[in-house]
Amino acid sequence: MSSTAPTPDSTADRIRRRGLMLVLSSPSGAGKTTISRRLLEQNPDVAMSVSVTTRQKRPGEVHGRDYFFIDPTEFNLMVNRGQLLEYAKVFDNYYGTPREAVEQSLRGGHDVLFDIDWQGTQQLRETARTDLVSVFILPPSAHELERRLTTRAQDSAEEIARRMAKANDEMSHWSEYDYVIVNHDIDDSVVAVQGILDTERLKRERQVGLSEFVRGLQAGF
Ligand SMILES: Nc1ncnc2c1ncn2[C@@H]1O[C@H](COP(=O)(O)OP(=O)(O)OP(=O)(O)O)[C@@H](O)[C@H]1O
Ligand SMILES: Nc1nc2c(ncn2[C@@H]2O[C@H](COP(=O)(O)O)[C@@H](O)[C@H]2O)c(=O)[nH]1
Repeated sequence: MSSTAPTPDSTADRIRRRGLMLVLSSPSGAGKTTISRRLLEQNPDVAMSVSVTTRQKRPGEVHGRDYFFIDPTEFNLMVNRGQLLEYAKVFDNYYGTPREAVEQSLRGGHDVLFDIDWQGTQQLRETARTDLVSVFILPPSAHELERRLTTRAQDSAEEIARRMAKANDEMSHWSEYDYVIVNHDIDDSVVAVQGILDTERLKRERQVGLSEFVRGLQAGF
């Protein structure tokens, strides 16, 4: 075989596919960010939706990588201009998904990963149901959730107490999601989410190039 011949999984051979929106939600501290980072490492073709937020930057967070940190005036402007695909108030701060980056990735056939709460997921479900794949991450126990929030060491004791108090409220939305994972072991959870992504990519309605491919295939018989 010559070195320029397309291999079975080369871009030229791949069936054209519509990008999907993979949403991870959980109570704060259950592991969404950790799972997301691992998924992005394993799937360089997946785009992470970087939200805008009015909350203060945590130590180690980077503007443009973890969030776009903006002030409430700027946030309101984005809402009024229709620049957010969804937005919500979470723990007294505002968070939202910039529309343009997501739409551009989907148009390019890329999947987009979201780390957003149940309110945002409900809004995406209303506007983009067929593109949406939603996963709820549960902690193994309340004690373990508190331990994870504490060992993350990025929030004050008061903030951790506030997040623990809101955990039940967030978790009450678990049954609205397509998939639910209990995050005992991080490796197992990443394998589970990867499995969901791989399976959802194969859904017939997402493989928009299938008819064309099958026509070509049949022509060869
Ligand atoms: N399966 C796991 N076992 C042990 N520790 C874990 C596991 N998953 C995540 N962690 C740890 O728990 C802490 C919280 O995880 P992470 O920041 O990913 O949560 P999160 O759901 O994104 O929280 P938030 O909603 O506040 O952003 C981190 O220190 C992370 O390393
Ligand atoms: N509806 C949205 N929720 C979002 C968005 N970005 C993040 N979040 C959620 O907020 C909480 C708190 O996040 P933290 O970084 O302050 O710990 C968490 O549940 C996130 O999933 C968004 O754009 N929209």
